[in-house]
Amino acid sequence: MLEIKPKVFGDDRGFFSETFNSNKFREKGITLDWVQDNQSLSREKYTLRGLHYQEPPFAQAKLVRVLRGRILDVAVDIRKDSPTFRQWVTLELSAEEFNQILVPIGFAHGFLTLEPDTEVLYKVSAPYSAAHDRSIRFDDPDIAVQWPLADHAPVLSTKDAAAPVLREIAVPF
Ligand SMILES: Cc1cn([C@H]2C[C@H](O)[C@@H](COP(=O)(O)OP(=O)(O)O[C@H]3O[C@@H](C)C(=O)[C@@H](O)[C@H]3O)O2)c(=O)[nH]c1=O
Repeated sequence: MLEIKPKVFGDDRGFFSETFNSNKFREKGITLDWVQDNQSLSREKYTLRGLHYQEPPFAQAKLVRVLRGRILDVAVDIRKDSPTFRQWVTLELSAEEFNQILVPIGFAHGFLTLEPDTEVLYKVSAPYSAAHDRSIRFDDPDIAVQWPLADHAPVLSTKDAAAPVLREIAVPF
């Protein structure tokens, strides 16, 4: 997991920012081939998308940012031989901060919207494949992500509401 904060040049007109520059990634030794851009709008605060990953050969790294609103972004290590297997990290991303998160292959990804009308834009390093697309329950007790839901029930897709827990899955990483 890596946080990226591009420079933002403000002036009387507004701002300018290079939101993606492949050379900067190459300089850091990150050679990912971004093949698809995805954008989603979540109307309600407490919309929760996740925890998602795609199985190889369509496993995806993701470079995620927020165009409008604010999210708590979560990456869970699901590489079974990793010393940090099942551990997770969170990062708040917002349109205001211009910050981005790089979620590597081998991690399940999800986010909770912290404001209504939140739009998220992200690059992925492999194309979408419905046949390889997987969900893990957001409230899997073995992972125990501390979602800041207070007492709210999250808005979930039908697929995410029916997702299995990690223990029931033969993870492919
Ligand atoms: C992800 C995706 C979905 N779709 C379609 C399938 C479905 O009909 C509709 C909505 O898909 P979903 O319900 O899976 O959308 P969503 O729940 O927003 O899924 C996304 O969640 C975040 C957390 C991620 O990490 C992403 O990789 C992706 O899994 O869009 C595509 O055509 N291409 C895509 O790349």
